[in-house]
Amino acid sequence: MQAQRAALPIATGKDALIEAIRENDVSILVGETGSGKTTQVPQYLLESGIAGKGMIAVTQPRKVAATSLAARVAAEQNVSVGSLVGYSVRFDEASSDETRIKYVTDGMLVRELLGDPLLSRYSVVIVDEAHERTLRTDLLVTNLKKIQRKRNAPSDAKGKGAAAKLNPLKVIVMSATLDAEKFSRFFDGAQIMYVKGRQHPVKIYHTAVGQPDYVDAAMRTFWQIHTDQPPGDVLIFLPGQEDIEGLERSLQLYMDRLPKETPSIVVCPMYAALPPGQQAAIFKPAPPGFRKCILATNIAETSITIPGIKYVIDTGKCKEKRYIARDTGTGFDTLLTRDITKSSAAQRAGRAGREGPGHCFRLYTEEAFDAMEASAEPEIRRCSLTSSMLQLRCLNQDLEDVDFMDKPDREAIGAALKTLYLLGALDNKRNLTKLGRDMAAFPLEPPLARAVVASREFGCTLEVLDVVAVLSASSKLFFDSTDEREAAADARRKFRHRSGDHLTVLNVVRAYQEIAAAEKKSGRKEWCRKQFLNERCLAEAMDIRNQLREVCERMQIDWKASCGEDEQPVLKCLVRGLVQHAAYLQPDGSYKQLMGPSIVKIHPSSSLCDKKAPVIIYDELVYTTHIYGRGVSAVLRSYIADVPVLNVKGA
Ligand SMILES: Nc1ncnc2c1ncn2[C@@H]1O[C@H](COP(=O)(O)OP(=O)(O)OP(=O)(O)O)[C@@H](O)[C@H]1O
Repeated sequence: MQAQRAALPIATGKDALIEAIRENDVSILVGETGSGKTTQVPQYLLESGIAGKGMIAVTQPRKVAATSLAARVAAEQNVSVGSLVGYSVRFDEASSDETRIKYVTDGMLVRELLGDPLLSRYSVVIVDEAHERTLRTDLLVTNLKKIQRKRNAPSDAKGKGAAAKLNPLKVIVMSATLDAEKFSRFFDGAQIMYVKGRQHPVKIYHTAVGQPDYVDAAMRTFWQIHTDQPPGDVLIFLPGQEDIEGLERSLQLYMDRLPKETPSIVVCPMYAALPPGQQAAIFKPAPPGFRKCILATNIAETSITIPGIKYVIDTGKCKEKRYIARDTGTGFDTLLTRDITKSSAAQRAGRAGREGPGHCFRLYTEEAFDAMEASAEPEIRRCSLTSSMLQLRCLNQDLEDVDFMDKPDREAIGAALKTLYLLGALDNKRNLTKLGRDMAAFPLEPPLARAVVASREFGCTLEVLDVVAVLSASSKLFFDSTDEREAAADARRKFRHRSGDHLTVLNVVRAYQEIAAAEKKSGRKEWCRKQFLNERCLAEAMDIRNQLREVCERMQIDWKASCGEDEQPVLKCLVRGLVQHAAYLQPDGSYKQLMGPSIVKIHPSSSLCDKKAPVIIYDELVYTTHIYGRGVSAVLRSYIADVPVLNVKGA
């Protein structure tokens, strides 16, 4: 491993790099994918003593990158994860007092800012994969600039504040495909450094004509590789979960028809909603004689090294989160399939040349590549700003005044303000309320955080945490079994609560807990399988719930407070959070949004789908042939009227 480290392109310029970082407060580092930036730079800083006694944070846009990089760098340092090298991602952390290098998601570091606005535990923050321009990265970058003004000012200018006692903070911005000039301008002309060369070549092929059916084209390309090319695993980039599941089924079907002498394949899906344990499967080597075929979204596009990958098939498509603002001041996030950018294409190809020469098959023409945009529009210009706005208000900052690299949209700001006002997090002068501060303490989306905070008033924190934990898990609770639809529906009926989906979830959690108390792990699994429940979702939810209970304890909210058999208070709490997602029954059987112009139908997956409740709340809207509300409960009109901002007496 040490020889491998020394052979990385970045190792050649190590001394010059360390010197430049030592001399500059901000450094911008651009180097080919696989040149060694993410794994090596933090170790160089540690070994050279630049970090002093402080910690080195390395941010990643995605959880899987943060955890897998920590594992790799811990191995290179010959320590266990959580000691010298650790990580911190939402709902999971491995670090200790010994930790000096910490791989974190950008969102986690933003969260740390709330409790420690000067990031006093860190002496270096490395913003990695900065080209992705996630909302959290942008929030972080603007705050890092602010922190540096305080911590790095000459000592006579620092005054006597908290910053005076702290060492200067170093910031390093890194990526393979970065608009380096833009970052440099933002950081007042920061120095840009380039790492030359790549370790292994990747040969790129384009198709002669466009491939509208990219899933089919990916399958044909895969079989060609499998039958004609030497051993080596294959990584296929697809836009989303449905395409991944579709291709997985087709591959299995073909495999069954292959002649016996054809080597076998193992197919591993990889998308964000897959539980972490299952995601980790992609890093396991295939059994001897097998070829591994990973079907991934852009979650596997940056930072990670998947051992064994020699071939990449790139469909050229991705899903992008986009916020659709409405004139009414409300809006919603939606996922749209679109062409990738040149920057993504380079990152995807880069996954093939990590351990040796690789090949990247692009299922689009060279002209289509030339026509792609250089990089994606920053998230701050296209995503909901509610959660960020709340965090900024906690830091006494306002979205409109903050020095961002790109300014957010006025409409999106308006919608975020309106949501936070309706949740009671801001008052009508935009001041942060006590409620808002309490909400920000929970690592949850503001509507769910609002429900948890409300549970203090209604004495049902135990139950609300159970429901919120399942809603925050990364995978779905119920399996949609197409083969055994009837049996699945029968099983689900047992848990059904007449008020709808939220209390149905509560019934499931209660039943699962009884089983968990009586059975070993294998028994729980078997029980879940029989009930068509996703055990991974429940196990993850229990973990999340325990962490939320800890936050409650810190905030002196009694998480043991229970409403017992009368669960209506749980719905009252959910109404406080989902007030913007309320709709009233119309004479024609459809629902009209309380605070929006849309006509909404109840999603077919809901237990209320064939009922006619006068008032409903829902978790989210889904757009297919209609606008559907998913995760629906029937509530009383009075619960909505009691929401303080809607109730003049209570306002
Ligand atoms: N988990 C791992 N297993 C095996 N080799 C690894 C692993 N992680 C990193 N490597 C090796 O270290 C090299 C450098 O990885 P590193 O992530 O530091 O590169 P990078 O320059 O940050 O690339 P990128 O821009 O793609 O994130 C890889 O190309 C690979 O050879």
